[in-house]
Amino acid sequence: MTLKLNPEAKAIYRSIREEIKKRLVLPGSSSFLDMFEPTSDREEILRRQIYFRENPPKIRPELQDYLSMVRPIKFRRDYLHDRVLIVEESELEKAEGLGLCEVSTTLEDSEDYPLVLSTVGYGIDIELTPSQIAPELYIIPLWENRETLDALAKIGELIGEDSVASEILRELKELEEVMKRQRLLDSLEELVAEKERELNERISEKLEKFSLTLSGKELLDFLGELKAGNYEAIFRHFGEVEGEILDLINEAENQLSESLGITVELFSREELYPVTVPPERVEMLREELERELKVELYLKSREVLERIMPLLPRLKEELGRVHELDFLLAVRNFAEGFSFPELWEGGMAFVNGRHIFIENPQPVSYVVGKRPEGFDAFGVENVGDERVVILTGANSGGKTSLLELMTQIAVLAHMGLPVPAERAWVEPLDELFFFRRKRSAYGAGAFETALRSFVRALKGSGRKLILIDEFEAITEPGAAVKIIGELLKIAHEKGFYVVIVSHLGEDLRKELPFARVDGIEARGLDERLNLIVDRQPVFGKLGRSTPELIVESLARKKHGKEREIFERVLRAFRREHG
Ligand SMILES: Nc1ncnc2c1ncn2[C@@H]1O[C@H](COP(=O)(O)OP(=O)(O)OP(=O)(O)O)[C@@H](O)[C@H]1O
Repeated sequence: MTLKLNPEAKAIYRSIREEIKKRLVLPGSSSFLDMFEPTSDREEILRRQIYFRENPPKIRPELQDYLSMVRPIKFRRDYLHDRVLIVEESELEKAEGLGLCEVSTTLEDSEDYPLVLSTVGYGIDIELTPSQIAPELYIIPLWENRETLDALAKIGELIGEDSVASEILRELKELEEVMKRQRLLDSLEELVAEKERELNERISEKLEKFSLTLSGKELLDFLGELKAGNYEAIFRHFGEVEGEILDLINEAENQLSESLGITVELFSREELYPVTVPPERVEMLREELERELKVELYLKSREVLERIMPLLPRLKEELGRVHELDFLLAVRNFAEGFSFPELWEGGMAFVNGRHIFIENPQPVSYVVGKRPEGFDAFGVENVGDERVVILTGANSGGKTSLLELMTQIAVLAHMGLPVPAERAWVEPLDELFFFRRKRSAYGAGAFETALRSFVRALKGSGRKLILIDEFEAITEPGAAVKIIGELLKIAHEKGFYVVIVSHLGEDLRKELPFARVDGIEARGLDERLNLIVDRQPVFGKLGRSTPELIVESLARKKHGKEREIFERVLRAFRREHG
């Protein structure tokens, strides 16, 4: 039983959804909004009210920062080209069906693969499950989304519900070592080039020192040895330097070996200065390292996954729950200061309602239908239980805005959400109509269209609230009184609730004794001589339109001859009021 909305009421519903939506921080969360479409079902509204009463207050605003860090974690089935799975003939079909990697019944060609898995005792022993064949498909997405897991853990802390994410993160720590080496592998060329540069620098320093020492007394000794033909001593001398250089090379290689976790022999020993690394050796090193890391990552992933696997269903739940939290937080932000309407029978009323899209609005109280006990506003003594109300008054007084506010409150109430008012009473409706004034539309076409939709709203039965903004603007005043008068009688007979904005209050009042006529009036002029409007309609009182105040404003703004004329007109008003 969804509440029926006409197109303009629907537009307001949409703008409310947009307001909530723009407060969401995660893309997937807006689907929650679909669960709260306006409904006519009293019980359903009450259930939603309970949900919105209980949940949003639990949610702390700090959550937002963590919510925005959450990304979906997607586990994708993928075909891995780095492994071959060797199985028995009987398992072949099942294994191939998994579609995770190459499957074979023989060892043939298996040396082409860094990873050889098997159910029949070759290579690494496994069972025929995705988590054993390709544990990386689970582990890598988790590893890459550690930030999301971190955020989930923090969110868990904030809402007082332990998150499995902390446990998963703890387990993932086991992978740190192999991942670190993986990163080194990715930057192997730079790493080697850097070592090479560093090494050559140190060797050149050494050679420089050597040449310096040689330039002193040693040089004379050296020449002496040369003269005496004592070559052995000379070679010893050079040999010492050579040994020192080799030490430096070994040292550099050991450092690389240590950080890569693999024995490294890179630098050529033929040419000692500058030392160079043959590119094919880097390639070989890369291949070897790749193979080793593949195996290691596989084994570690499998081991860690065994412990993480049982936690994944809860992780999924928590990721879904994050969207609900996001939604609840958005609702909480949106509905700050709102209150839950009472569901009752007799129309709609609210105290100090605040238009959602007007900044700093003047709060307005209003009622159509039965006046609830507790409805407290200036002039209530003039309010009966009128179901048909004619709203009159000053230009730009806020009449349209009041109809919009009523639509907003009605829509929110039927969504089960709190409404922007201090107190509110809303009867669950079957249909809500809002007809805007058609400003630019003149002529028979516009009149016909407007008349048709008004009549469509009046046909049938049920609980209806019909809000109409200035219908007469598109036809002559005389005809308008007849048409509106008759249509409002029908509405009254059918028990519909109607608020209609009209400048024909005086005439309509005579036609429709059952209707209430309210007025929005100007209070006076401000210091800049602009009209001050009191947005609060006065109940049961026709709103004077504002020509007098406009004349006064002009009389005070103008000078000279013009001013004299305005003052004279103003005096005419004053005489009339006498
Ligand atoms: N409660 C309010 N508090 C503050 N500003 C308001 C309020 N209601 C309306 N306004 C502002 O007053 C201006 C006129 O409002 P609105 O268009 O609703 O008046 P109106 O009576 O329908 O005018 P018109 O006679 O031209 O149809 C708008 O700019 C609106 O934002």
